[in-house]
Amino acid sequence: MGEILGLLKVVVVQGKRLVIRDFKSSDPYVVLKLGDQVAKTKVINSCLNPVWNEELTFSLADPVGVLNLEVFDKDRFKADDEMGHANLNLQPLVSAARLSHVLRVSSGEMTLRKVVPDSENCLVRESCISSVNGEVVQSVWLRLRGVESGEIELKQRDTCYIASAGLPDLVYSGYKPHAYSWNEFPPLRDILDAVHKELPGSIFNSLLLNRYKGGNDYVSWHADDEKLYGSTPEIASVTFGCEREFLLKKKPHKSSQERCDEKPPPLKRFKRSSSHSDQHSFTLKHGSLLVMRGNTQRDWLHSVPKRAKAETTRINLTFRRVV
Ligand SMILES: O=C(O)CCC(=O)C(=O)O
Ligand SMILES: [Fe+2]
Repeated sequence: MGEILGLLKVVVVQGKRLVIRDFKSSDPYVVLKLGDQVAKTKVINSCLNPVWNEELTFSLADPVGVLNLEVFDKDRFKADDEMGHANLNLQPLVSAARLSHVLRVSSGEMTLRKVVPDSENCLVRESCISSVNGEVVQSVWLRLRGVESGEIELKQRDTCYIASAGLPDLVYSGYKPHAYSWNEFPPLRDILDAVHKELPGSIFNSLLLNRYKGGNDYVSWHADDEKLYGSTPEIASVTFGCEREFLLKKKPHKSSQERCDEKPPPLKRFKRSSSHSDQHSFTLKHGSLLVMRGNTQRDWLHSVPKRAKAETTRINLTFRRVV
């Protein structure tokens, strides 16, 4: 693989008019392949217009190549049946992202490029590549080949990183987001001031914003233990909108410094809604502030799991200090 350009986050949104492969319907799932990276959605039973809304992540290397998509019907007792395939050339998206970087587009919405359907590609209709507040996004409908009917919609998900001037680049799961300035987002600067007031002595100089459009958007188990946050990172996490469950679990291998009788990490202002000895669950409500500090990132992992009941958008701001 060549130089890693970043992460490609593809949301497999939905399918329409998929073909029948069982008696009256199909149990479709999507497989995406980029080079030797493969990712799959879950199976949706008995549905020809399925909604997956599942995000699949790939690393993007130079040359970027083509994203291959295949739809299958899940069968229990025989091999899965093919329900069509399509591909998407990623080059327009990557060159539009480079263009937006050069133009320093950072706020508002701007169409960078249009890709039109032709005999080579699988586009159902024209697809716009836009910069939406600095994130380059593309939404496409792909016509499935090798079958009589069927279309699949793909999209990208947004994240946003804001940092004070002069800080080193953040590399987040191998991806280097563009750093906006606080001046571009006065309301976020106000929230930062409010957090500083709440936590005297703490100094945050960067912010990662995550938007969860619904219960299918999630953050898997991880620790924010990147070197740039120092040995005992302090993270203040503010939630707006839909409440979601936040889980903490002990890292599998205990660090030598850790004592056996160690208590769960100090989390300010939170009531635990459930706990086993090595896993704890907290409900993060609208307006809540959760603080992780001390050895939390060294010894614990955290996640925001999928939740079918979480129907509305949640915005999470994590203020951090790059040392
Ligand atoms: O959304 C949340 O509550 C947590 C997000 C998170 O863990 C992260 O951005 O590192
Ligand atoms: Fe995190």
